[in-house]
Amino acid sequence: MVSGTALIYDEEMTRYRLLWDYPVCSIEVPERLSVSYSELQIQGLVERCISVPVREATEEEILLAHSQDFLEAIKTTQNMDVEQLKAFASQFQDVYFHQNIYHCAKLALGATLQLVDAVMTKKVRNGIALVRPPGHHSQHSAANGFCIFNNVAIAALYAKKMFDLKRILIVDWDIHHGQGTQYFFEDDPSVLYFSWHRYENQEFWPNLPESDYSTVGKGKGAGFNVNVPWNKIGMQNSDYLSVFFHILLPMAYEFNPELVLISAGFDSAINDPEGKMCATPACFAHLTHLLMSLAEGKICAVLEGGYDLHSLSHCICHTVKAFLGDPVPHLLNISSPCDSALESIQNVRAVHQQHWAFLRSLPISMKHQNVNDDKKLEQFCNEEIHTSSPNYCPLPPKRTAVALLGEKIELPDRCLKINLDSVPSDEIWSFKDSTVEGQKDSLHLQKNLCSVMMKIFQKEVQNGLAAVPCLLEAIKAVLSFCTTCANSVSRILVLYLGDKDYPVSLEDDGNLLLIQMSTKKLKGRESKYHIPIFLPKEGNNVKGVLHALFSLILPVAYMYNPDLVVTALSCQSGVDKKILNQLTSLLQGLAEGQLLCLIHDPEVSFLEDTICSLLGDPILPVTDGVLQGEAIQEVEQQRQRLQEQWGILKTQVTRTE
Ligand SMILES: NCCCNCCCCCC(O)(O)C(F)(F)F
Ligand SMILES: [Zn+2]
Repeated sequence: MVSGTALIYDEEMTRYRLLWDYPVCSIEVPERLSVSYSELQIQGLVERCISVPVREATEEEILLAHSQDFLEAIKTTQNMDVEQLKAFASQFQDVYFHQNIYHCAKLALGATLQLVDAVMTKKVRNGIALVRPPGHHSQHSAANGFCIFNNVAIAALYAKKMFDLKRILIVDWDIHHGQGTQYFFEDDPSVLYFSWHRYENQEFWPNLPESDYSTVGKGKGAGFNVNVPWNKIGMQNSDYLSVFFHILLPMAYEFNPELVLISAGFDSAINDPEGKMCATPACFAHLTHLLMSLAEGKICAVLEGGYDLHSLSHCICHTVKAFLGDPVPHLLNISSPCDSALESIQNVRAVHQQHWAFLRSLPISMKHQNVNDDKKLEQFCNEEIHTSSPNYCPLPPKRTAVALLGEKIELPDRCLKINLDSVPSDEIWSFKDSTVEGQKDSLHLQKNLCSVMMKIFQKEVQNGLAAVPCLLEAIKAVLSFCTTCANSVSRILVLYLGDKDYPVSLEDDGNLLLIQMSTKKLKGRESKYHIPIFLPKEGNNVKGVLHALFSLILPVAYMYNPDLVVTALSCQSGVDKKILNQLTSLLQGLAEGQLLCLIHDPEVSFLEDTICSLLGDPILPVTDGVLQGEAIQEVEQQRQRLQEQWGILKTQVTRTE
């Protein structure tokens, strides 16, 4: 199984800087790399990564995207004096040159291609290249916005050529629009380019009309270019997550990429002078985590912008920790996106409706411009970054799934088997035949589940798995354990996939959030904390689970912010096993990864796959990610109904009374 995170960095890329007075370029300084790298060292992350050396890109590789004339012109900068460099720079917009910048631009591109090679040849699972100069503004024959060669665009062209890839996703979370990258792939359906960027109705640099949501791609590429404009500053974690849940993730799963490239600019984080946004460094751990279930985990993050050295270095550390599979930290106060963000989300979904199945059957209308939302500027967060990160992060608990199984399957050695012999031998279960009929059996159930839970709460393991004879019994056992023994757990999310009516009456005190996916319309009380999700069956296949996951379950779960997540699944549920594995992986972004999987009457292969998900191993992509209409309608109706109580579910600006 492929593992390991590549870290590609060379201090040679710090050896160029601005040599004359040019204010718009003064923020692009060498310390961006050196400070970030030393923070990675301080947090003990360098030695946990696999160091891959940089190399110089070849001319042939540069010419994959750029013209020969442009390359020859850049070469001449090596022998220029400052006046000549200044004159040379004046032909481009917001970019400076240095005698060593051509060398560094070849190293930045070479580093990027080394990363693609390492991931595609399975030497590592994922990785990050800390490079400068950045790339996403540079174009066929033009340098632009601190960028010389378009590192990520060339990485995509290189990956298509060298590895015969047919579908590559580029996620550009830098706060500036990567117009350069957009131009390269505008008519190319094999590269899905997603970018959010500060736009302020074209008031913000690079002030282009084609950066707005209405630019969706041309010809065969229509639908494969996605621009999400931020028309206000001060966007927060909820705004960023909403765009992932309601736009990027459904598209990405439908596109089913073979490789994910991130134009990882961190000027979209709090305290950055360019972005003026409020998303915290921890948010980038979640953005990274949410992408890691795609392409069997093959993700290459390439640094673009980021100008507040403190914010930048912490964002990079959070991204690397997520790549390493560390538990992702709680995000607090997730709530409804602001009206300006909602307006952008609504417009993007409307204009892409005809191109994406998950949108096709929905009644979405374009929202007229500039809803006068209270300017986020007043709320501009000047709060310190929540970097309570200790100088040296203790290694996280072993990522082991605690499995309660008979002798049935070989557990990977990273699994901690509950020492069932601690339970008197005559009580050891073989689940196949056992049913919870008498008090005795349910006592066993309690005992075994308690030992798994104890290990989770003692941080001896990250998560756990238990095969149980009866899901509802097991859920009750877990809940009673938490109320009695684990006072640190105040909010439990239970995701129950089954048709039985949940037995206990649900107090609406918020300690328990039960989301129940069922193929029959459940009668009985629905409340804020008991969310039944009806999913129609087609044959014996349940449809719409993935759509429910993105547009309902994950948003509500993030807003609820549980201390423990419990999934209760049964193999007979008719849900595609690969989809259940995606669900198990994505839910680990909650509760700092404290997840307990209860499985009824499991098949061995499903247990093994679930254990892989719990161990953070790459999981198989969902091939038939294309979603069915009627299931989407059902989920959509439930989303409409719930969005008043769970604001993160909103995707349209609610009419002001
Ligand atoms: N304040 C308005 C002036 C903007 N001047 C140019 C900004 C360039 C941004 C570069 C970047 O951050 O997008 C990259 F990732 F490429 F480095
Ligand atoms: Zn930027």
